[in-house]
Amino acid sequence: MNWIYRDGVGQAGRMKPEANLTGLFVPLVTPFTADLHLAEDALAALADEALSAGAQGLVALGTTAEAATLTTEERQTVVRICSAACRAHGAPLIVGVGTNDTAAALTTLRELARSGDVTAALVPAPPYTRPGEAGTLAHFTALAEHGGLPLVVYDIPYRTAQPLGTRALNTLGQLPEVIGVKYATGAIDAATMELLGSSAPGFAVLGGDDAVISPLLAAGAHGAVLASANVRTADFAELISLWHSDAAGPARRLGAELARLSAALFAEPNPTVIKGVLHAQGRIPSPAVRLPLLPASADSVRRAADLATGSAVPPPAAQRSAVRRLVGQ
Ligand SMILES: O=C(O)C1=N[C@H](C(=O)O)C[C@H](O)C1
Repeated sequence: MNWIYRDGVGQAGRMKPEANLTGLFVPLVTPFTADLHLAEDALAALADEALSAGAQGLVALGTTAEAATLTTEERQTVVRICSAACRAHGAPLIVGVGTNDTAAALTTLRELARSGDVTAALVPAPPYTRPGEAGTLAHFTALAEHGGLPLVVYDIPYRTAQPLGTRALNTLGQLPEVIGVKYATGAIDAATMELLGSSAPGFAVLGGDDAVISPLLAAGAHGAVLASANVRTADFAELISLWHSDAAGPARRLGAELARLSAALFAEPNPTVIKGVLHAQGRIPSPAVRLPLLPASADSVRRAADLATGSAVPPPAAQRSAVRRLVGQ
């Protein structure tokens, strides 16, 4: 990765990594066999399929990967498989590092940095502890200064119980090692617009709330990390490129269709429905998840699977009626 000096902002003498955090990043599920062992071949296939279908990069060990219930050895295996796929495609790899223990997070970051294969770590505000904004800023500052890896801050207060205001996010964005935020506050509101209008150069805003990704891209987000993109990867990549090329009409139509898919995929705790759909499509050996997650109901999987096969961009109504006339319906 190249490192560049930043103009005017940031600490003197420290540099900001030039990582291209635009486009779609797919946080892969971790496929299991029916008896809950890691299905390594299926994971390798998913990684290759996502990158071949137009994803810019991968996220390993996200929430969607059930990282919390993987052993240390399994986590290393997942990172190794995802690294190999990213290396083969020349794509960036982001790895989730989620803990409320700053020292433990530092150890993990340094190990990942040593591998040389990881572009950045995706780090949530420390979950559960609720250290307040000042403690959270101190946590990220320690990780940025001593972890040895570029960081993407994961702002997801409904999981961590630790909100971050726009000023705190922008303060983090000034740190040379912080290259972006995965923004998943559950809303697009005045704070979102302030962030999109004020973030530092070299600091990417990546949407992480699947059902509202289309309006967030319309408002200027650089890209997205979307569990839903385990399914219909190419269409989510297309949605981002439509908004980035100002093709608002087709982007709105595709966005509305994919929002229905995301709502169906999140009808039960993530990633249970996604795994059900991938299994129904024959892409993973079982829909199995580890406790405390329970497999999704057959109804939820069926509803989402129906939407998962939808066509990419539905034609506008006028074109649809012209087509119907042509085929005599
Ligand atoms: O694992 C991820 O990365 C994501 N997880 C979110 C969640 O489960 O809350 C959803 C988002 O699409 C990406």
